[in-house]
This record gives sequence, structure tokens and C-alpha cells, in this order.
Amino acid sequence: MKQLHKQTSLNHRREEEMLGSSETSPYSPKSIKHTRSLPRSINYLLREQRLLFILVGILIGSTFFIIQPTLSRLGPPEPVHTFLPRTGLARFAGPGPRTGRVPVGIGGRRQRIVVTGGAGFVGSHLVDKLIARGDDVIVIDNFFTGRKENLVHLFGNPRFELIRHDVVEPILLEVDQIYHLACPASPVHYKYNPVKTIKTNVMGTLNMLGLAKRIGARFLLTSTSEVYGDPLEHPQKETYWGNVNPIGERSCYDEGKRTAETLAMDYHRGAGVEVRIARIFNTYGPRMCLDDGRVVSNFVAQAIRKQPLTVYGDGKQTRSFQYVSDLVNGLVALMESEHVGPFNLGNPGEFTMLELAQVS
Ligand SMILES: O=c1ccn([C@@H]2O[C@H](COP(=O)(O)OP(=O)(O)O[C@H]3OC[C@@H](O)[C@H](O)[C@H]3O)[C@@H](O)[C@H]2O)c(=O)[nH]1
Repeated sequence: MKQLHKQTSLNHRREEEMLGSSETSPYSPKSIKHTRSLPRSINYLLREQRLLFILVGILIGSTFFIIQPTLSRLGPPEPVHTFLPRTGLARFAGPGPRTGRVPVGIGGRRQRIVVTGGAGFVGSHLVDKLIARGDDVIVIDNFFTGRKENLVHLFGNPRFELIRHDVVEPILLEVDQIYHLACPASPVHYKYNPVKTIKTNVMGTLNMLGLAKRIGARFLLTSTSEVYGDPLEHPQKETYWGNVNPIGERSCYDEGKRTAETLAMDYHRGAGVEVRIARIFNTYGPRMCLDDGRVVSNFVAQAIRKQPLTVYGDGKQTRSFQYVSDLVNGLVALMESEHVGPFNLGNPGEFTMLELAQVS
């Protein structure tokens, strides 16, 4: 009996709860409330001609978006770039010619390019070329061998920025292309602090490749003919793997650049980063440091001071020499090309050092 009674009282409580909920309970389910308030919202819309105002607003908005493209065509013409479309832009814009409206900040925008080591001899000439063709350029340099004087003519140019930064530390920027030149390149400079040289080549390249991967930028590594070491093949083709001393005085640079190349290819294979590798042969031109210990600098400095030229060894060792503007044209052409992997940039004609001394 007790049990039965309990059951009855429970049923009674449930009936009470159900009744209460549909009548006056403040905790009544939302769905019931919604059904009741629907006509009220329609009433709200119909009152005081609110619906009419909404329709007029939609009409004005649509008219603006129809007329706006016509107006923008009447504005000043966009600057015409004669160079080939580059990948960063192509990736955003999609294949084929860009037509119709494009979102602000994407359509017709210039390339943003980072040049690490842009205050150096080669870097500053590269920056000049990129600025001249209409790009926005950010230079990163720690001024170990680079000099502000190489870029002073660009100060005040709104498309140019200079950041004092060492690439062994990470940096975050939003760009389309990265030219990675930062590293002391003459034997006296790279032997001055060999641990720092190899750190720059490994950590610096790792950081810039990481940045390229993160932001989807194309990456060009400036490597060197020194990756061939003391070559056993002449001339050296890109397919030659070299003859390098891993423990010599030059190894910090030779092996550093070889590791940098390895990293670039691993980022390409493993993370899909678009990489270019330029193996740069001896280069000369304005803004070379007269005290960098290279043969052209030394011969020029000695000739200016009317001193005898110092030829090391028997002078029969050969080198090729290219003018800096030719190298810069090659770097840009390589970046714009679809060639992945190493590419020699130099003059095919070789001289012995004795021959070079005779023409100086
Ligand atoms: O006063 C000198 C200087 C150098 N030399 C000789 O000239 C030759 C060229 O030496 P450099 O120091 O100019 O240049 P290297 O060819 O050794 O290295 C160069 O190679 C390619 C680049 O990537 C490197 O950054 C660059 O340093 C060497 O055989 C050197 O012994 C002289 O005979 N007299």
C-alpha cells in the first residue's frame, strides 16, 4: 500500500509541474515563448513604416555597389609593371589575366620584398633594382659588413624600409619574396669570427626559411661558388658535388653555405617552400669594400696607392669575374624563374691571377 501511495503522489506532482509550466512558471521553455512572440516581431516591423525604411536602405546599398566600379574606372590609371607576374601575386589573384573588381589591398598591389644583407655590396645594388622597378623593399641588416652609406640615397623613399636586425634571431614580416644575402662573404670577414659565420648561415637561413614557410613567400638563397671547394672538375656544373675540406679555415663559409642549401631543399621538399639557390662566383663593382681582402679590392687599392700588386702563390690559380649589375640581373631573373635548385651565376671566362695583375 505504501508503495502504491507513493506512486500516486509522484504522479500527482508530475501533473502539477506540467500544469504549472504551461500557466505561470517563469522557467517555461523557450520554444513556447518564441511561438507567442513571433506575431509581435511582425507587428514591430509593420509599425511606423519600418519595413519601408529597410527596403529603401537595401535599395541605396545595392545602387552604391553597382555604381562604384564605374567610378573607380574614371580615377587615375594604375602604374603599369612591365615585368612578369610573380608567384606571390599570382597565388592570390589566380591564373589568367585579372579582370573585374579585386579586393582593396590585393588588386594591382606592388610586391613586398625582404632583402637580408641589403646594406652590403651586392645587396644594396639589388635593392636599387627592386625599388627602381616599383617594389616595396624592406632591408634587414646587422651592419657587420654592410654599411648605411650604401643605402643612404633611399632614405626618405616611402617604398624603402631599413631594419637593424641579425638574422640569427627570428623576425616576423609579411612579404611576397625573400632574398637572403645576409652573411659575411669575403675570406677576411668570414674568417674573423668563424663560429658567427656558420651560425649566420645555419640559424639565419633556418629563420628566414621558417618565415618563408609561414607567410608563403618565395625564397632565394645566395650561395657561393665556394661550395665546390677545391674543385676537381673544370668548369663546375651545378651537378658537381664539390671537393670541400670540412675542417679547414674556409669551412665555416663553404660548409655553412652547403648546409644552407640543404636546408633550402629540405624546406622545398618537406614544406613546399618555393626556393631558388644562386651560387655566386667572384663579383666586382662600386661599393666593394677596399679592405675586404678580395683580389679585385686589393689590386684596386694597391694601384690607387701606387703599391706593387700582391699575387698569392704562383698566380696560376684561375677565377672568373662578373660585374655586380650582371649578377643582380641574374638574381632577379632566377627569383622570377621556375628553376628550383642550384644555379651558377658568374662569368664563364676565367683568368689566372697573374693575368688579372697584368691588366690592373
Ligand atoms: O691580394 C690578393 C688577394 C687574393 N689573391 C688570390 O686571388 C684569388 C681570389 O681570391 P678572393 O679572396 O678574391 O676570392 P675567393 O675566390 O677566394 O673567394 C670568393 O669566392 C666567391 C665568393 O662567393 C666569395 O664570397 C669570395 O670571397 C685567390 O686565389 C687568392 O689567393 C691574390 O692573389 N692576391
